[in-house]
Amino acid sequence: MEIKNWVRGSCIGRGSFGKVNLAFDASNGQIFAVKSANSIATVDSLENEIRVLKSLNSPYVVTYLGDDVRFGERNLLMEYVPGGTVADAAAKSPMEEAEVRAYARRVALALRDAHAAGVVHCDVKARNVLAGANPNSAKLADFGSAVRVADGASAGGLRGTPLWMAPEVVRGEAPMPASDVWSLGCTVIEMATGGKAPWEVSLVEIGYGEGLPTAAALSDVGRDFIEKCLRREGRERWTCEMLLEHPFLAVDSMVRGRWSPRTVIEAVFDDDDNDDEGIELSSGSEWARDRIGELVGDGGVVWESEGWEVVRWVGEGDPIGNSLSGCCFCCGCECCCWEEEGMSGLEHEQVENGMVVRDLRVLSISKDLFVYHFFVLSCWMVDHVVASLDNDLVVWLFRNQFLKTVCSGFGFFNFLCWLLKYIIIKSRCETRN
Ligand SMILES: Nc1ncnc2c1ncn2[C@@H]1O[C@H](COP(=O)(O)OP(=O)(O)OP(=O)(O)O)[C@@H](O)[C@H]1O
Repeated sequence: MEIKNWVRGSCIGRGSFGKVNLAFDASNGQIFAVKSANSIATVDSLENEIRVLKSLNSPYVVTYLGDDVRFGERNLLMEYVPGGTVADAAAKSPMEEAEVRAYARRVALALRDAHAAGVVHCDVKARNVLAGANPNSAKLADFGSAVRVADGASAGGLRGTPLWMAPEVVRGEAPMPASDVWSLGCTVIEMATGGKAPWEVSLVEIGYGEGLPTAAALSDVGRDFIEKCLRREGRERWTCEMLLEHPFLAVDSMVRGRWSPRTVIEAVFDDDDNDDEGIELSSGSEWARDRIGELVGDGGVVWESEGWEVVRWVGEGDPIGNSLSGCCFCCGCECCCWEEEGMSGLEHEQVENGMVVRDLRVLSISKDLFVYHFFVLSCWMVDHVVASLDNDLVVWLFRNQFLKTVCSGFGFFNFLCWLLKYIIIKSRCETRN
């Protein structure tokens, strides 16, 4: 749906073209990002980005939401991707190779879709990859330098960021899909080495000599992947389709725990990452179930009802004394002793083939589910409060960092949420007993 009446919020990024702000749709409260340019020099690139993003439809590319001209500024409205740039994440703390692979896979998927639509991105680098709301998601952004393959030689000239440029681009030839593949190789090295471009080859060496970026920090399979990307002749490089089959990208990676929601908004945006068909991340509740299965015995989880799980224990001795000791399973930790407070019980017991089979009832309120409902409720409240205010007041609130204030209050609400959860667990425990 077209966004007509929107309110600009705080600045979330700046680039060579201008600025990116957070914004929200005054009619329904939807949050998005707006990229604005106001000079002749920068508007061209934004116009190009608008044209290209409009034509792309990929879950791995930042989504186009609209464009307009307001107060002398050309604006591109697009999906807000809340996790910051992957370059910043890599610079903050070293990335494990699994994480590098997860992000590289997202970029390869985005490029596959862009190339299939006849678009070459021309500026692939970790600074243009935005991390999504959960650890296994990312979107390719900044299509300001992109060209259409159909434009052929007329699209020549230096485009993109020098150290990430493919040899043919350095020589001023027309960029091709393979040029993005070269930059993808550079981006993988960049991520693996802390958000830097550590290669010391000059552009002249890359364009006209034998110079190649190197990848010391990667495993053998990672180096093999880089070799497939960084071939001097574009036609010898692997395509994105082929790279997606390479073991570096094709093997499932588990990336867990790096990201945690910092704001109500980020938590809400977590929802839109379910489109991922690549690397699977277990949901919190599945993980809790797996843990119960692992800890209690080899029978696994039998069924779940009203926050209680029945798990099957097969073997000898006392399963409560042995395996269940000390964990409530609802938080994934092993430090609390709920069981002493009567949180687990024997549901059913029988002897099969000389082995004792016991179905145990244990509490399993999913933390994620609970926090999720809290987020939904909070957002619903914020939406309704904002919607009930008149427009001038809303503008004033946003200028005064209203969202930041709401979000800093979040820590306190989160605490209340946990308190509530504790009370619920306690009361269930009493009911059970
Ligand atoms: N959709 C978005 N959601 C969240 N943040 C965004 C979004 N788009 C851009 N940003 C932020 O704004 C910054 C600048 O955006 P972008 O890279 O598109 O600008 P640019 O001027 O084209 O960049 P460069 O100078 O590298 O060419 C990004 O690094 C990112 O932090």
